[in-house]
Amino acid sequence: MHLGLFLLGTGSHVAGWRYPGAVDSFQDMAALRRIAETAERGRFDMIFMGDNLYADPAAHPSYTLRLEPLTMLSALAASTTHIGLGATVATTYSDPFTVARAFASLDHISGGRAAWNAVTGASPAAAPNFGKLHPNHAERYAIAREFLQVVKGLWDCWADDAVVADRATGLYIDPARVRALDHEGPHFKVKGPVNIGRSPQGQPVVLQAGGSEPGHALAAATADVVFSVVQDFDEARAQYSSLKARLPALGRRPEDVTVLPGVMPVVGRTDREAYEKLAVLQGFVDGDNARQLLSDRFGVDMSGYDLDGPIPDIPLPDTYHSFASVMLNKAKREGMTLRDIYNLTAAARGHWVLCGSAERVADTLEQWFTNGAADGFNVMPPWFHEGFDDFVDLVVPLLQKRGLFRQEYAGTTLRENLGLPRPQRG
Ligand SMILES: Cc1cc2nc3c(=O)[nH]c(=O)nc-3n(C[C@H](O)[C@H](O)[C@H](O)COP(=O)(O)O)c2cc1C
Repeated sequence: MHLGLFLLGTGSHVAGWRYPGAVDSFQDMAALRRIAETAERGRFDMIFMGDNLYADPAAHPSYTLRLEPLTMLSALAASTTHIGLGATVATTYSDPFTVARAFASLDHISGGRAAWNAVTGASPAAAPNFGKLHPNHAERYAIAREFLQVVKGLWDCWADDAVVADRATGLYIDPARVRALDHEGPHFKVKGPVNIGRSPQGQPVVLQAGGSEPGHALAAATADVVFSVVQDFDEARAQYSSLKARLPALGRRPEDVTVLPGVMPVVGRTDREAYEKLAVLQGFVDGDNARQLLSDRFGVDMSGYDLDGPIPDIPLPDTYHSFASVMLNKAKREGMTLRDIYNLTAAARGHWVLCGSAERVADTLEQWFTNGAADGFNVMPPWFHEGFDDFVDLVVPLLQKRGLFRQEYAGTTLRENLGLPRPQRG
């Protein structure tokens, strides 16, 4: 089983920072270092830090104020030794040459632990910060596809042994082992090569989290790790097998892509203790912040809807397909009201909430893992530090005792720990 930590400094729960003693800033480097140490002590595969490119003071606090992920992870690279370091950079608002250099650098800095979450960037709020118009969903994915092709091409410009550094002959670089890219496509024209040699992992790990059809297609073609949004076992298993089934036609094996559904675990020593913790968190949720989250996830203004009425008919938005379709399907299946769905969204922003004793949480993760619904999980602690310490100190030892999770890191690079091959230079 593989475990990633989805890091939001104030916790994944919208009101996690209000929990007594919780970390209340996503800009507190001492707290972030402590979280990274805990994740490494728990033998997690990876820490993942998302990003957005605008500030909305009404949104989740860790979405509103956060450090630039690559800068932050470069600092964490120095205080950790084994854990993978994943960051989001949106393909709609960056350029491939810059992204190729940034992640190749992080891979060198960390000794082979870098991962790039290649998202399209769903929110139009980013566009004015770049003097651009927000492309529509299909166009965003067309850009993303070409962007990934260019970045991977740039990572392959240098052979592993291109730097000869022969003191006797004075030959530093063997020009035969470096090539330009000479890419010309509808969205990008990039000559290359980059001025950074092939990185320890050959190519940094590519993460993806799109939930739409073009998102799944892109992930199947290019991702090493997929973060999925799920609400129940059957749905998770269907998503998992549909993604894996796409791979052979693309020349890939099922084990070449690691699927990690997101889960917010609320862990206690007993079920009762866990539910008490969740009740404390939910007690902080008010209609306004929940409606705001729903409006963001559903891509329409939800402020006028009756909270105790049935879920209105909402078309799939141009922003996120993943969260909207998973939440709306669950609501329909279970006859939920808007109030039910907003309570769920406030808790984990649309992700699965798993509340119970450490035994119950470990049992459920084991059941999903052994029955074809997941290769592991993207763990989203509701708050730090206690909300994460509980998982690492109470759940991880159970998974280890059952032989489901590593006792020690097997390799030094993220690819080795994920069991993924080092890409051949194309
Ligand atoms: C675990 C997870 C993490 C994500 N992180 C980010 C992020 O950091 N920044 C972002 O803009 N989108 C993020 N997303 C959103 C998606 O990657 C994707 O862009 C969005 O869902 C819209 O694409 P879709 O319509 O294919 O779902 C994340 C999604 C998931 C499930």
